[in-house]
Amino acid sequence: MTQPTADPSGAPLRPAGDPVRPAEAQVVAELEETLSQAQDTRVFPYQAVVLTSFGGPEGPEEVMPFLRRVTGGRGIPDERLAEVAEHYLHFGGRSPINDQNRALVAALREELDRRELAVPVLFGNRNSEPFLVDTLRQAHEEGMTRVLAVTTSAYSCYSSCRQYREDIAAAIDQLADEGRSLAVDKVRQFWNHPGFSRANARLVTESVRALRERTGQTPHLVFVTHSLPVAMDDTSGPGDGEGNLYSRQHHELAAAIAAEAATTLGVEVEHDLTYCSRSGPPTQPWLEPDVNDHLRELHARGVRHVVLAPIGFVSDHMEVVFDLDTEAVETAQELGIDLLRAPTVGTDTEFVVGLVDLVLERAAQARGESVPTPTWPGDDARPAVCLPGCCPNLRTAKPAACGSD
Ligand SMILES: CC1=C(CCC(=O)O)c2cc3nc(cc4[nH]c(cc5[nH]c(cc1n2)c(C)c5CCC(=O)O)c(CCC(=O)O)c4C)C(CCC(=O)O)=C3C
Ligand SMILES: [Fe+2]
Repeated sequence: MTQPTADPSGAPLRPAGDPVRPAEAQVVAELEETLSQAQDTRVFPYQAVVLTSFGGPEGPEEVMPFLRRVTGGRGIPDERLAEVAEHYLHFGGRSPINDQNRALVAALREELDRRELAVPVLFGNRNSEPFLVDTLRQAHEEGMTRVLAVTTSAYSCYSSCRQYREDIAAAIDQLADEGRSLAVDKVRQFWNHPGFSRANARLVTESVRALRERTGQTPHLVFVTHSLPVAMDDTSGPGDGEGNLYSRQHHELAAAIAAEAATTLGVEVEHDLTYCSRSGPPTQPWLEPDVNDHLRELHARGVRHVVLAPIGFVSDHMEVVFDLDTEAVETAQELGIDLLRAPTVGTDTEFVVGLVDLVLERAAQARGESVPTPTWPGDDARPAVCLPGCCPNLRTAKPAACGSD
């Protein structure tokens, strides 16, 4: 907004020492303010993006308090807790999850900057510092009243969706008790947003290609996600009687990625969906097969080359580095299976670009605009405002944010 101070003839527009009159400066300032707001209308009505994640311990002394917080009142046997504590202590009591989320915050910042979107990116966890409630309190202190949560879980079920919404509601309610009023929306579950699903397809295809090039054999593709109590999978979805949305989403994405890898590489690729990280009492049925059992079964069928594709997870947190890279890798070694674990999306550019697209999509919806909701595979874009009763809490009904119930 610099003004010429002289015309080509050399005659001064203003007397020296009086470069901009105060009234003019005021107009310029207002124009600049309008311009910067014009940019931010793309994320209007949100004043911040809040990366909302599970959390994890960052030192041995944090392990048990973290585990108690996570399992509070949910009937996980002490034996299982002690076992999970061992997994964390095996890595010095530090989960990689917070570092990875901080890297994702930085990557989101970079992508927002690239698009000249000045909206701040905050970070809050459900089960460890920085706690979501503290992040939101700080946001409110800075004058914010409406923010958008981007969660680090992609699929539909109580653990990956409603439980996040319950914890967001609990944080909002606690702040309301402190006299602070703040609204939180969230982006839709993104299992089939192309930023997530296409990035996974590319990463898995590249892993199949790499193992083929190394061994001359086409590997068997074993997809893996977090197991759930069967009852939680049965009730996952909008409550229209269909259920099993969690496992159906995984089956659909696994099949689409396997087909894509086969087409790209011009070979037949066999695939299965398996589960890891089962907890809960042994009497309670959980989704199966367990990834380790399935590797044994594949070995018995003569399979010797496997790409393990962790499509259920967004980054290399404890489930990935322990349950897959430690346990499943050991199982494969014992069996003599050559196993390559495909990367998680992490801070992959296609994924990060997709998350920013989701932010803009949600903001446009909040403004009442009708916007495209890209999906791959299929066309079932999950609603960003969850439907009444979807993915229910089977223990205790609790208030949940970001839904119409
Ligand atoms: C679907 C799903 C995701 C993926 C979606 C998402 O990302 O949210 C996920 C992620 C995660 N789960 C995590 C940790 C834990 N999950 C537990 C327990 C449970 N998870 C469940 C489901 C899921 N979990 C369920 C049905 C239970 C049992 C019942 C209950 O207690 O609700 C327990 C208790 C001990 C145990 O039994 O394992 C722990 C410690 C961490 C942090 C990792 C780190 O520290 O790096 C992450 C990212
Ligand atoms: Fe979990």
